[in-house]
Amino acid sequence: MPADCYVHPATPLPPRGLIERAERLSTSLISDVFGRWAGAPGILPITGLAAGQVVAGPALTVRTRPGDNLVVHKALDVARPGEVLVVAAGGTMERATLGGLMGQYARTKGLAALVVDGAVRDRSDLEAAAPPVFAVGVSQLGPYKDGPGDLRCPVSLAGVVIEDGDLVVGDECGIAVIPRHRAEDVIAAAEAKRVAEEAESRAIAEGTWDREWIDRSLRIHDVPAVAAAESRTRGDFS
Ligand SMILES: O=C([O-])CC(=O)C(=O)O
Ligand SMILES: [Mg+2]
Repeated sequence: MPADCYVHPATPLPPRGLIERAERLSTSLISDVFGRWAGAPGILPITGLAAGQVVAGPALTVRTRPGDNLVVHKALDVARPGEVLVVAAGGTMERATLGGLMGQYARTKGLAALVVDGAVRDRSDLEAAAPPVFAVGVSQLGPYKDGPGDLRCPVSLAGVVIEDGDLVVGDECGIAVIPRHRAEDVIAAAEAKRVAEEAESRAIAEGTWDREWIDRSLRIHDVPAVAAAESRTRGDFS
């Protein structure tokens, strides 16, 4: 008997200019201006990401039964160019959720990146022919193809809620997620932080980087040398 797959309505694609601005940022900058909270911890680049590359695109969300990828195949069929496939697979590492053939197909569909909160397989095939892949790890065990699962529904990856059409940004440090309606504001704030960090970098190079805020934030207690020696004898430090 066929399995259920609820397909929610697609959201309009964001303007290309917004994506290009996101691609000039980094996941660290985005999470910094988003309460240091925009990331999905533990989901890291596995294949296909060039050094320094940043990918971005609206999420095509998928919720699949862990260890099964029938609805992930369906998602590839309905994918629009520029989208980032985001698969909530329950964090399972027992079976890969996708592999080299699906990755190759994803590239022909123009997907910007593939994100899985679980495992992938066929590592060198993905490296050779797929968009950048972000996942928790690798497993050679293949997925079942029985369903069920849903498309373009809200999902949760590593505790982060992602809605279809939210902006997903991926780089060497993992992925950041910006709610669709806040994308413009968050990108503008991250751009401003990049300018501020560039100024800090120049100050480091010139030896003028402000360090005073550190002592303002700490109450320093100097430990006298004799007390330090006694506490070491007592074994307070190893
Ligand atoms: O069996 C699957 O669906 C996953 C896979 O290995 C591939 O895409 O090459
Ligand atoms: Mg395969």
